Amino acid sequence: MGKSVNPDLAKARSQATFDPANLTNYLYGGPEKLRRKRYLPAFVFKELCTEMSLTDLCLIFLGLLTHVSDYLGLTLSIENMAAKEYKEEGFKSTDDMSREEAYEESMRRAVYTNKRVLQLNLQDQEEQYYFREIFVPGANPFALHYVMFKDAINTQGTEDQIQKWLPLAETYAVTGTYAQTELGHGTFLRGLETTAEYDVQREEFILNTPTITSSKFWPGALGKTANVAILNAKLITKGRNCGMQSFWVPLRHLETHQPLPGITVGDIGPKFGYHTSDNGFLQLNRVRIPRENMLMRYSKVLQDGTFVPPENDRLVYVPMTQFRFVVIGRSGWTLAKAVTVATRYSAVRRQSEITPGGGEVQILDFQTQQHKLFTQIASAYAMIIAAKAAKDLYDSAFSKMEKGNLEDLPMLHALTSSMKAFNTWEMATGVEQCRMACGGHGYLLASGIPQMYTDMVSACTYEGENTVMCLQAARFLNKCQEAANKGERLPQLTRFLQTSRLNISSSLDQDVDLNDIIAAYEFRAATVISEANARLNAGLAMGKSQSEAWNYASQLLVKAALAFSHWFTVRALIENMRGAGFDNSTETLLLQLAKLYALDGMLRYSGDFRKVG
Ligand SMILES: CCCCCCCC/C=C\C/C=C/C(=O)SCCNC(=O)CCNC(=O)[C@H](O)C(C)(C)COP(=O)(O)OP(=O)(O)OC[C@H]1O[C@@H](n2cnc3c(N)ncnc32)[C@H](O)[C@@H]1OP(=O)(O)O
Ligand SMILES: Cc1cc2nc3c(=O)[nH]c(=O)nc-3n(C[C@H](O)[C@H](O)[C@H](O)COP(=O)(O)OP(=O)(O)OC[C@H]3O[C@@H](n4cnc5c(N)ncnc54)[C@H](O)[C@@H]3O)c2cc1C
Repeated sequence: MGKSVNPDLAKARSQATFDPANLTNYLYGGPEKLRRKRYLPAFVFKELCTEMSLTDLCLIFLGLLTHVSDYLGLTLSIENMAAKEYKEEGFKSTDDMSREEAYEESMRRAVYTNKRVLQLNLQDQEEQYYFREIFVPGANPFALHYVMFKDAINTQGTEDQIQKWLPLAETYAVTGTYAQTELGHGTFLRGLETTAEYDVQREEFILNTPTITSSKFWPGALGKTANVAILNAKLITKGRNCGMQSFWVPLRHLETHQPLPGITVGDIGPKFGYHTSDNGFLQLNRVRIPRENMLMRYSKVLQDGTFVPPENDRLVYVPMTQFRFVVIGRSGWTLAKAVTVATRYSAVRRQSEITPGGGEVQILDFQTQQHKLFTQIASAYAMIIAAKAAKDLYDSAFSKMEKGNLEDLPMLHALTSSMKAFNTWEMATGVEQCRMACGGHGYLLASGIPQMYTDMVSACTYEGENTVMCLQAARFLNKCQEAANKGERLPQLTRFLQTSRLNISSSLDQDVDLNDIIAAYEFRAATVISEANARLNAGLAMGKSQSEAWNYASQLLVKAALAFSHWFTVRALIENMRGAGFDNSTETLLLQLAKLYALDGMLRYSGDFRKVG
């Protein structure tokens, strides 16, 4: 029996001027991917929530075979076992649980999904993510294991190390974390104090956190879940500091889960959000690991202690760059979830009258409510589509890097740094706007929006604090501006610094031309980047050192990085909407949405746009 839909919501949906399926397919990468995304949770929920005879299961299994047999390697006996095991315990909301209970409930669900992903033989990363998100809606205790731990092995390990360690991670023979941040340092990696001193006699590294500030602090899963860490430490060999390197460090006994000798580890305590993630601390008291435990894809330590440096000492940072891409994409989807909740609520919530005596209206009829929500719908589309565009750039650059061509690494770092800052800040303000648009009910945990905010706003801090990330991107942009000042050739992504002109044909009383919108954002970015460069040079002209002049110009440098990201986002949105092959009614609507996004941005940053004319 179909669920009854609220008549106001049904009416609103019936007024759509486009076919939502076109958009859904586009957003999820096509009808087959969408079908898979929908089929998996539906299948598992059906299996879990109704008493099923073996006949039912066979019918579903046969049904699956016609749809998704290309990846489901179901074995009924295992399915039955998983169903029984989970059904008896069932789902419990963590909203009013203690932190301990909430962590245990999330762990129970995460272990269940880990098992099911293996049983269903789900290989596709996105499908794994969709599947997990259904069952572990909050912070997943295995998040670091799924993302940074495995990515670090894949990108920093030698082929032998990958062969040895990745299967352990894939089958959960070990559960991992990525331990880099210390109590005293998160941003300034050259300030990390944890040492890995090479003992040439025993061909081992001695790991040590010599001070309280060198204690690893914040890594997810460190508090209870992980039994191995990819740990970043200062390598010291032959008396020389060779900079930050990554090491495979066992933390807890694989059977008893007790900390190993020399290891002090625990949870850092309650946080603003992310309650079901056990972020922890770790102290190492001269813990020994074999030489083979250093991840040696790019840099090596030979048996005699000789350090072989990497071709580029930034390659050790690749796992962070990779994860920044994950954050860029997920920010858009988080805002999409929040604005979906708020928009549906606004269709069914009747409050106040527009015409006295005319009866209470759907709050979606208020122009102020439309402005709050439609701008966030547009922003969610913009961030999701810009993330896809950035990922295309990333994939092409990364495949070159894998062949040893590192020329795109600076551009990649700048793009991921600036877009991670831009998207997470936009997501944070957008989710909060959606919460407030729902009035008191938005403040209920049951609305789902508060947890989206408290969990995800941490993305403005982790994986590179946003201001710091903007300044990183500004290093690249400033270099490009200096090259432009000298008439030198620029990377493709920043050639607009040399070509951007303000020749807008639109006037305010006509429907604005989309090419003019892109040109306006391009010109604004070029102007802000040029102004930041001018302020830096003014600082130098005042006799400041390079670093003092950098600090003197840093507020404008942050603005330059954000203006660059805003331009990249608007351009990606308009170009992808025009080129996506939608039918006329859908394309018309999406271009209208793109204009709304761009014009709203011009209003929010009207100072920049007025200044550049
Ligand atoms: C939303 C998705 C949710 C999914 C589930 C999530 C669950 C998990 C939740 C949280 C996980 C969180 C994990 C973490 O937070 S891991 C720790 C992250 N920490 C950081 O990001 C540290 C940030 N700091 C730095 O990266 C560096 O210290 C620095 C870049 C700020 C400074 O580097 P440094 O070498 O000290 O100095 P410079 O600025 O002088 O840089 C030198 C040189 O190197 C270039 N460079 C720096 N970083 C990179 C890089 N990553 N890739 C490439 N190149 C890099 C830099 O550009 C300089 O080059 P130059 O300009 O040519 O001189
Ligand atoms: C929920 C969560 C999960 C995390 N998970 C992990 C994990 O799994 N593994 C891990 O290793 N780490 C993790 N972290 C740590 C995270 O990476 C750090 O918090 C982050 O890198 C910021 O560093 P910090 O905390 O030292 O902040 P700081 O760098 O001390 O930032 C404080 C202020 O100083 C400013 N500042 C710092 N440097 C500069 C500069 N050069 N120029 C201008 N301003 C500057 C910043 O802009 C900010 O306003 C996590 C953090 C959180 C919140």
